[in-house]
Amino acid sequence: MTRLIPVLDFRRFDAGASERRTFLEDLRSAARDVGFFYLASHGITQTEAEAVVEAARAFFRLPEAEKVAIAMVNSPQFRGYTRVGGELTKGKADMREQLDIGVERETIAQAPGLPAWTRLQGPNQWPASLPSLKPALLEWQEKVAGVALRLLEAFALALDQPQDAFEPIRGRTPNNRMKIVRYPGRDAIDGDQGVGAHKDGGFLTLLLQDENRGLQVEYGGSWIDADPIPGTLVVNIGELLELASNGYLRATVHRVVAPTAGVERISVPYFFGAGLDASVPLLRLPETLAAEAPGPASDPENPLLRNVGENVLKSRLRSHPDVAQRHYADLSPG
Ligand SMILES: O=C(O)CCC(=O)C(=O)O
Ligand SMILES: [Fe+2]
Repeated sequence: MTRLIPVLDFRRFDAGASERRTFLEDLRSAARDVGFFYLASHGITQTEAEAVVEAARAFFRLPEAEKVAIAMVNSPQFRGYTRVGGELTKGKADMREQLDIGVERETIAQAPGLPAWTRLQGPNQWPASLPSLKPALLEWQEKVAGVALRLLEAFALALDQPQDAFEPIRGRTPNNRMKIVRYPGRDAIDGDQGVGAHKDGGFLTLLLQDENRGLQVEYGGSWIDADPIPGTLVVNIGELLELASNGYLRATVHRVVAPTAGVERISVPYFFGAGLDASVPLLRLPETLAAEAPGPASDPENPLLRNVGENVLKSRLRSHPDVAQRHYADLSPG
């Protein structure tokens, strides 16, 4: 049986010129067709993956008050804890709790005339009573960033660009983010929206899921399951790659349906992004590819912006209206 969502073995990228060429073709067609694939042999061990899932479980087991003490609403950078139902997708509450972590940087001193997205840079919030969480997540962040960077280089080559084609827009301060997420079973929540249908915003998302299903991908007008495959990361294309490739690569809509009663699902998405100050270029594709690029899919409800910082801020404000109200009330609506 051929799988609709293919499994790609990353060792093929470094296995000699002809193997690399067929790997890049497979990568390109996976990213263009379904927009999702499983990445195997990515170099992160099963023990390391299990450790980050265990660290996530330990965080979610903390007493409510300790999680709420680092609530995202404290943070203009949209970092910290969001309770079940606290985040919206297309205006509807997502039945998951999560901790959002970005890259640890200094805040940018605010002054009149600075764009609002400069408020997105700054520190994370960590739980005081679980000191092991910070090193565990920062270590994961670093490992996945290494895989993501290699993969982005592979995408550049697959599009007939120089290997480092995306470096200028990643810049010195790329906006990489990650989350740990817990989806409670259906007995514990209203409805079944783990997270509503959406596209991801960055270049690439690399997702670690535990053994529980729930992730679904839109394909040909229906939903297909992206069930867990041990040892793999699920990779999907974000809007930056769709924009840069003029729609040749697809940022695919996906969602998570809540687990069945009594089951909780843990996932660890990592969003590999560009610098907030960057503007997404339109790559000059070879003619054969350009002829097949339909232009980025545009959703009039959610227009894509070429300025990375504006695009990121727009989607954060929609997802977290409480943070928007507390820290961005001065922005004109819309
Ligand atoms: O938890 C998952 O499996 C996917 C989460 C997701 O799509 C997201 O947070 O953007
Ligand atoms: Fe997503």
